[in-house]
Amino acid sequence: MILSDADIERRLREGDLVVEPLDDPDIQIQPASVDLRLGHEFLEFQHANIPCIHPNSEDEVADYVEETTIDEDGEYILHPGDFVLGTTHERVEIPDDLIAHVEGRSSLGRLAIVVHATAGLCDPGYEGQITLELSNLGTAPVALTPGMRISQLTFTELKTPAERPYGSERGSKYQGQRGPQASKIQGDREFGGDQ
Ligand SMILES: Nc1ccn([C@H]2C[C@H](O)[C@@H](COP(=O)(O)OP(=O)(O)OP(=O)(O)O)O2)c(=O)n1
Repeated sequence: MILSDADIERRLREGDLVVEPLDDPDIQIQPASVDLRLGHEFLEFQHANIPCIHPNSEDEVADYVEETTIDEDGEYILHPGDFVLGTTHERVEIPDDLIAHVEGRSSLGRLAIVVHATAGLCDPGYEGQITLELSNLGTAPVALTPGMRISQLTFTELKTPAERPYGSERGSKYQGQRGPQASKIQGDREFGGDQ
């Protein structure tokens, strides 16, 4: 079951679902989703310094990215073909009986802005800000301003709460993340391994 605005408001009131700061619920809470705003920090890949990323190697992907912070009234220009990691302004706490999906907003989609390249799932138990995989599939540069409503979260109720929610086990690499975080794929647990 997907939560409606009334369900979302009830879960927020009960306090096990957290989206904060929710400065203007009347605007942010949509019929079946919550709009999230763009934060100030961005992680850009340093194309010139990357020969090739090998996800299975020991190389830290974080070594290949550089953080840029945009001022309060500044803007980040996303050029056609660019890919950058951004963050939601809000942090979320997802209870053990919900999953959340990060979705784009239609108004930005119509400008060819995509907010998640592939990964759009927030696990039951996840706590933190959400890293956005921003790209521009269009032909014109688009100015993104921190604070703008960039994405929306929908919530789906699980049949039974997760037995091993995110954060309860080793390998929950992004639990508690603040700001955009580069891939930590080197921290993947191997089958039969003890990482
Ligand atoms: N666009 C997204 C999607 C997810 N997440 C957060 C919430 C998720 O609960 C967490 C982990 O996401 P995945 O399970 O998709 O990622 P991995 O499988 O790579 O990580 P892990 O091995 O830690 O499960 O990352 C995020 O910040 N930004």
